[in-house]
Amino acid sequence: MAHDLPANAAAASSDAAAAASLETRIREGDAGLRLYARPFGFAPVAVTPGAGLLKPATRLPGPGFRRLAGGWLAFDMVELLWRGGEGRPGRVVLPVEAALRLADRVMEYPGGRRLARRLRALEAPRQRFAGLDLQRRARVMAIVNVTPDSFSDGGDAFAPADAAAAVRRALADGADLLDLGAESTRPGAADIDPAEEIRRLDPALDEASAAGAVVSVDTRKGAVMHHAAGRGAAIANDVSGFTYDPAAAGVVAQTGLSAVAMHMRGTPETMQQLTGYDDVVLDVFDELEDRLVLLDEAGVSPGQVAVDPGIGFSKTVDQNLALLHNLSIFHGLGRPLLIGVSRKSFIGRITGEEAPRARVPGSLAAALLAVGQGAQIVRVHDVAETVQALVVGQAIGRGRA
Ligand SMILES: Nc1nc2c(c(=O)[nH]1)N=C(COP(=O)(O)OP(=O)(O)O)CN2
Ligand SMILES: Nc1ccc(C(=O)O)cc1
Repeated sequence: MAHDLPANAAAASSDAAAAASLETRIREGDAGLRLYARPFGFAPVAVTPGAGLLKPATRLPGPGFRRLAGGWLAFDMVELLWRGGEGRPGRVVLPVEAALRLADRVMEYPGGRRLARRLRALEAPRQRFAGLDLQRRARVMAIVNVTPDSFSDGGDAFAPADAAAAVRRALADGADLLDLGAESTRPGAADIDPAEEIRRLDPALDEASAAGAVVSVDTRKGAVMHHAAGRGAAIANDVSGFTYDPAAAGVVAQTGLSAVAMHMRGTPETMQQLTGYDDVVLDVFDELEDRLVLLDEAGVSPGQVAVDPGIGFSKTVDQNLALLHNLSIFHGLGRPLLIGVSRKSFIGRITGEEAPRARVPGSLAAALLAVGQGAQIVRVHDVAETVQALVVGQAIGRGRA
């Protein structure tokens, strides 16, 4: 388009038309209509520390902003997307206040109530997760791979003494929680026996529990989750989203573990053949929502389930980038959002860096941008580096030391 003004005017009128068409779709009561809301236009929430009995005071960046998940960011815009049911898919960008008014106007229709629920989920303050506050700042989850064959650090912490040292180092480097994994799930990896997983995990579990750390266990197996819960773990992180082992969700409910439901399709052996999506962002969203239903039905407390779109699991490079670009849409699930980008192959593909250990700068960039979209937990190999990057990011957000 040659001139800015006519282009903007045309966009505004097409936005108005799209918003009107969404409203009509909702009023028609189309039961198959699926709705999504991606917040954007982020700016930091200013927090003045409380003194004595005074609670900290928070100030939004300006009028028309809403606080994201009760956390450190506010947003003033939202992209609404819809698909399914009788009509064509669509999308519209609106100020969040206009989206909330639209939802209000159609509240008597089921679609309107679903839209309102989605928008409320963006704002709803997240509970403490495994005891960790997720409202003040992003949390760093340190990866401790007690494996001989993980894609970037296999063997580093495999021997019991090395596993214990890796736990101590991650905590000394400032990790908020530890993710102990005994099975590599890199593309092509084969399944291992739960007894072997448990045997590998124990030294790290014991060291981490003795140190009083918040411990997550990265496993797809209910028996391993059960064992880890008895040895002090607080979180089950399941890359299969509790679909691999039919007993896993029940174990989480019964033990009271918190949970991370990650998105993947198939198994590490098959996942890179399962990258056919209609719309990767919306399909991953729907499939994660199915995992949440599974956990809800098993009796797991909703506030104790974090979601993760699963970067590198049954995704191409472009699909990983689409998910990271649109990451904030996942706040619409109403749960804490965890993201794992550390040293992954998409960084290698973008930069040409073949050695996973040399992908730290790219990993930091991806982690910071995820936190800039409100991700509450970042799962990383390079703890000290990530902590430093986040501390600087936070200070800039505050505008003072
Ligand atoms: N929730 C969650 N869990 C994960 C994720 C992730 O992105 N999110 N990535 C992994 C891959 O990284 P790792 O270094 O553990 O590699 P490995 O599978 O080869 O051990 C393993 N586990
Ligand atoms: N388990 C995994 C390990 C690595 C990757 C990746 O590099 O994309 C994906 C999955």
